[in-house]
Parts: sequence; C-alpha cells; structure tokens
Amino acid sequence: MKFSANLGFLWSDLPLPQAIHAAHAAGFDAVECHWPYATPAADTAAALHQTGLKMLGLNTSRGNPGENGLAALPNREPDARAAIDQAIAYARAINTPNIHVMAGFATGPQAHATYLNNLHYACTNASSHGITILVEPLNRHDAPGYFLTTTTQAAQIIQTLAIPNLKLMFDCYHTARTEGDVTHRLRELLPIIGHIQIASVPDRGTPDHGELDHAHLFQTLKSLGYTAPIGAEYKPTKPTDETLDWLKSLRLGSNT
Ligand SMILES: O=C(O)[C@@H](O)C(=O)CO
Ligand SMILES: [Mg+2]
Repeated sequence: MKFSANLGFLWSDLPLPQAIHAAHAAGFDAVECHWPYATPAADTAAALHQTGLKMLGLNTSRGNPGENGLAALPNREPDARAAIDQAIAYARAINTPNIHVMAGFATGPQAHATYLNNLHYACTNASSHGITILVEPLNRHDAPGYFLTTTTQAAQIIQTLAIPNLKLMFDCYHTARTEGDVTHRLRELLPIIGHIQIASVPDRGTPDHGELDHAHLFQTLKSLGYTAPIGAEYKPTKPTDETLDWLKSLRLGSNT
C-alpha cells in the first residue's frame, strides 16, 4: 500500500515546508494537508519539488472562529465562494489534484440547496484545472451539527449533482464512528471515492489498534485494486517520528 501523510495532524508542530521534508524522510509516498494558507504557496511548492512528493489534497477555509466550513451555510455564498476560489488558486500553484470543500455547521433544506449550489460552483471552476472536489462526512461525536454526516448522504448528493469531478472523501475513521460496515461501504462506494483516509477507532490514533482491523482493510483495498496513497490522518500523542511503527512494519513486508 502507499500512504500519504496528512500534515494537518502529522508534524503539525513544523512549518509546512519542513513537515513535507519530514514526511519524505519518513518514507511517505505523498502528503496532504488541511489549511495551508498561512504558508506562501511558493514555499510549499519548493518543498514538494525538492522532495518529489505530491500534495494530494487541501481543504477550503473553515471561515470565522467556531465555524467548520461555509459551503452549506445559507446567506454565506460570497464567503463560501471566496474560500473555494482561494483553495483553487492555492491548489493550482502547488499542483494539487483534490480540494475538500467543507460544508460547515448547518441543517435543513435551505442548507442542502446552498451546499449543492456551492458544490456546483466549485466543480465548474475546478474542472478546467483538472481538480476534483471532495466532500467528506464528519462523525457526529467530533463535529456535532456538521451538515454532512454520512457516506449515504454524501453519495446521494454526488448522485444528484452527477458532475464527474465531484467525489467522496471516504474517511474510514469517521465512517466507522458514525455508520460502521466500513469495508462493505468501501466496496459499494469505490466508483465515487476520490480519496481514502485512516486512523484508529475510536481514539483517532495510529492505524494499528482499536475497533477497525487495518490489516483486513488494506487487504480489502488490495483486492479491489486500489493503488492510490491512503491518507494517514491520525492524531499523534507524541512526536510524529516516534509514531511510525505501523508504517515501518508494513514497509518491512507484512501481509499487506
Ligand atoms: O477528517 C477530518 O477531520 C479531515 O479530513 C478534514 O478535512 C476536516 O477536518
Ligand atoms: Mg478526514
């Protein structure tokens, strides 16, 4: 399997360019991040160029303090679209193929309509740059009140919009905490999946313990012919370099 270091959590104590170098030194195949905007895109691009790593994805801005994205917030279209424009510009500058458009805290039919309109805007503006828009359901324990909560809801939205560059970010951690049935859902949803992320369940630690059997998960992905890097999006409880036994043991050639 190939793995992408999510620099929103891994080496988050380092400036982004240094985190990219740390991920490279640790043997990751790619990187991804959450919100890179405080770092000039040229600095991020230089680190990617020096390491040869690709930044697979980034997120739209969360908005104001206390917000968690803007795309489903009625009456906030100008802000949501500015965040989408900002993400596309940054992604273009560092050659990133995926943007996760964050929905925000909202509920109801007006939020649903707003979300669809903003996703349509994002997909239209991203497509000519070869960028895919991702939607990611977040679990109700960590993000209570978030608009997008399940892979079922996300799949319905993707089906309704039917735009080729709109895909699902399948975060196994969130799915396990909200819906369960992770490998079955992976099989079913594979055609609309744009990226996969992992962490242990329920503590969101390294992917080598807890309720989710990662050996079985990797075997399933292998059998499905999934070869893209999987996002390691766990929360280190000590310096990231000291949390990589899971990666080293996979690299040493276990049954994955
Ligand atoms: O799972 C997560 O939390 C992230 O993938 C994200 O982008 C939103 O915080
Ligand atoms: Mg995630």
